[in-house]
Amino acid sequence: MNPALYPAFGILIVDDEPAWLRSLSLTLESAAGITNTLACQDSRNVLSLLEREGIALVLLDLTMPGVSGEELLKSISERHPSVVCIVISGANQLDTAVRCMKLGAFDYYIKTDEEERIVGGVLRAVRMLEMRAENHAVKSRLVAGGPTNSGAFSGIVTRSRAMQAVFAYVEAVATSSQPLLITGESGVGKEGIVQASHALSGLKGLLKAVNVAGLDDAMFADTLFGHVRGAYTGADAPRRGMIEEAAGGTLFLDEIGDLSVASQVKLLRLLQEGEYYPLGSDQPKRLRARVIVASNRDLAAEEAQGRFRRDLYYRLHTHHVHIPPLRERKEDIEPLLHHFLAEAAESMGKAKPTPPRELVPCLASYSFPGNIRELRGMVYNAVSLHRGRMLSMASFLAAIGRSEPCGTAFPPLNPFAAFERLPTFSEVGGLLVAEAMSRTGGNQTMAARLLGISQPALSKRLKHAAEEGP
Ligand SMILES: Nc1ncnc2c1ncn2[C@@H]1O[C@H](COP(=O)(O)OP(=O)(O)OP(=O)(O)O)[C@@H](O)[C@H]1O
Repeated sequence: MNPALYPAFGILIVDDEPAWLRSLSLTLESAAGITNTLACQDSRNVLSLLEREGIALVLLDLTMPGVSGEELLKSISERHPSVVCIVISGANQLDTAVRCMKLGAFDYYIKTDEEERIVGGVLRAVRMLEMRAENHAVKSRLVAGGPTNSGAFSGIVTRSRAMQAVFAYVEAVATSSQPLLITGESGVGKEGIVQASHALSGLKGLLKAVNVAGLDDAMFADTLFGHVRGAYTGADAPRRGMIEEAAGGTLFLDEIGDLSVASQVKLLRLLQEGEYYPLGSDQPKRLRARVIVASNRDLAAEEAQGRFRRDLYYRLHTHHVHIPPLRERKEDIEPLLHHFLAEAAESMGKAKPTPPRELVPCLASYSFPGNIRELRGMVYNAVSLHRGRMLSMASFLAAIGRSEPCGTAFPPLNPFAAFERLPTFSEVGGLLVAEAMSRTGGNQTMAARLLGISQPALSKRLKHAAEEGP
């Protein structure tokens, strides 16, 4: 695909009038940024062009010498059922329109219709085709079990399958012209996903980020749209808005859930119409950046309570990825701990300390409301206080509100002393395994470590217990 052309697939315009071919391609380019068009004046060539050119949409005249538009509609729906056809005809006849729709036309316009209507219809078909391609890509990547270009995610440390699915989805929709919505609690790593998505988009422009929380409506408009000189008192010099700064790249709007309702209207209009006016200007500019938005709020709940506009919510929801909190992917605690230990030690010019054996299970019993940012903070704090080789548990225990290491403290008395009948080894083993699995949220590697046995040994025990039943 040539990233300079939009959309990614070709649009074939078929008409025997060269003037109409020229004017329609110019209109599509100036009004909707559609540049991937191919003109065909001789309808006899249409089927062979469809075999070769990666065309997904045909804009078709009806009355043409050679093969008529109706005949072509029939052949296209038989031989290329995935190609979408829109009829743009000189004939304003209801029965012709009905016949075309029955032959599989996606839409029907009269050449004298307002330009805006025709362009709107073409854009609707383009979006439908993009979504179809993206759904297909998402399905095949999910079936394959992960992203194909894992290099883009190399800065994101994870062992989680849920995160692999997130990567596969983000990769599948990375070249979409539709916005991407990223949700997830504060500190889960949404920014890393934004960077990966930008890298995968193939866009040559910059990634520009704007945190919209705390921007009032006027500041939001000024930051995004920019202004011309003299647009308001104090606007002594023109300002390029962030949309223009991000042209040919990605515009990332963070904390979208905090946007005022007035700014939500402006954002919706920008996404729907693909154009905007710098303050004080009556010359519209085109949105030429991919838009990514993120929120750590539950946008569905915000929408249900009337704080987030429903139309914007649905517009943003086309491509949505949710990053799970750290407590739902405890398998990431250990690699993240090591990652941050190395990072912190290097930044402080120290040797990487060795974490005590009980640290990971101990952290796994904590809910991490601040997610990965909180873990990172804990590790940096511990490394800054650290002397010697083995890392101390003290600062971690203080951070998670415990007075003693979890999983290692024994009661002062033998807990079995009060038992009338001593349980068997196998009974105690079963209870210990169940407790370890529950404390580690079912993570076998961490549970095995807590119990001081190997993961295969634990797995064998679990299998055995499952075969024996309750
Ligand atoms: N999987 C990960 N691997 C390595 N570092 C990570 C990972 N996830 C998050 N981080 C680090 O954790 C910190 C918080 O991440 P980030 O700023 O992306 O969170 P966020 O989800 O955008 O939070 P907020 O909603 O508060 O903006 C950053 O320093 C980031 O580099």
